[in-house]
Amino acid sequence: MPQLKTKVIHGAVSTDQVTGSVVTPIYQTSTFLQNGLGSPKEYEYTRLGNPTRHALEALIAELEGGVRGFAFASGMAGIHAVLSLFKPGDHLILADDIYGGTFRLVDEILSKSGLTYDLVDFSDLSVLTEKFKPETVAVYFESPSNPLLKIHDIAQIVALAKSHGALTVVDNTFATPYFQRPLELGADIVLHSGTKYLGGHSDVISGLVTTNSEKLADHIGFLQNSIGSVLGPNDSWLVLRGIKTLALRMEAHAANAKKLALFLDASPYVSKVYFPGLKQDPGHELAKKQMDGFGGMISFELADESKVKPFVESLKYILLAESLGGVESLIEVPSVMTHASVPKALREKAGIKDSLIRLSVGIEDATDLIADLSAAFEKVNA
Ligand SMILES: Cc1ncc(COP(=O)(O)O)c(C=O)c1O
Ligand SMILES: N[C@@H](CCSC[C@H](N)C(=O)O)C(=O)O
Repeated sequence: MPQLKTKVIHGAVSTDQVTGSVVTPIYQTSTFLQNGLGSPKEYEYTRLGNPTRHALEALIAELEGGVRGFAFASGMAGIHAVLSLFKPGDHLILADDIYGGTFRLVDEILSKSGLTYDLVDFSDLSVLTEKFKPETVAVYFESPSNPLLKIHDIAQIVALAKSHGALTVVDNTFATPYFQRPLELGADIVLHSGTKYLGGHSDVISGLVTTNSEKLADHIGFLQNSIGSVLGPNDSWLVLRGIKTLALRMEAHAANAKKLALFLDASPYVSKVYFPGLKQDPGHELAKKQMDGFGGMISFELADESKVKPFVESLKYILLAESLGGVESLIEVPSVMTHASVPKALREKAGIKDSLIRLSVGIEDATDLIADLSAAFEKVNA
């Protein structure tokens, strides 16, 4: 069985079956010539299937240990397709600090079609246990979570969900299959914003989904084609290219993040650091158990909330922008940016304070990143 470092390069269909091209070609076509009436070739119409997209879909399935993969026009499109598995009256249990856009999709759109939900802190499994109802069809969470980097016990949550006949859906965007494979821990569906570490270069929006159940795969495939929010061939190619360097990039992100987290932890201007790689982090031991690395994301709170705006506006290399997982370091303020779609009261209940800053650590030289943070702290506290 090849290692993940090999799979990202040679996994699934890495060479073109027709020409032998060592790089999967971009099949930029909407449709395919048929052999005769009622007799299509392997591919028929690009919404249904496209060889470039298929190479990416097969690759994500192989990396995560799924039976089939699906590529969508965005992470949200993938999440929408997965949650379309459920019907009016079904009940979901969502972790209380999921990405703001996921919360918005459930709260403002899917709830209109009769899906109900509870938001729960998944770190307390006794609270989670109480939320199951006969109508509960799935539990949904991220680990590490966005933006609090909470680590949830995937195997235990799966066991709980299974005992109530519910599916477990894990958003593995922050860890990537390089650091964590939830299907191996029993999860039913894994999804990604491929926009982030998988694409890796902040140049493409995409979503990826995989499952270890043939039955769920058939259903998700039906929904992918019927809803139609598929990833185009060009964007599929960009994500395929990004994944080839996933192993190298994740190692570099994680090594830099550890250095920056230690720097922030020692800073008098920072009151709290959220990073599972720190020994005192509540998720540290669990992360060591279920992950192969701590990832490249850090969140932290400033001691003086009034300094948040000038601080994030004073950085030179670390760019003020929404998103994460690209080679360049990005910083953002969840309450104003990525999680603004979550009502303030719910945000605060989940622990997402206005003073919280989220940092996606890039693969630049760590000394330059630390110097950048240091200079901004000195400037705003002068
Ligand atoms: C954890 C997580 N899941 C899903 C999404 C949605 O992905 P996309 O922006 O690709 O639609 C995001 C960010 O947008 C995210 O941070
Ligand atoms: N304003 C956007 C938010 C994009 S957030 C992108 C990404 N998930 C992240 O966490 O950085 C919106 O409201 O959709």
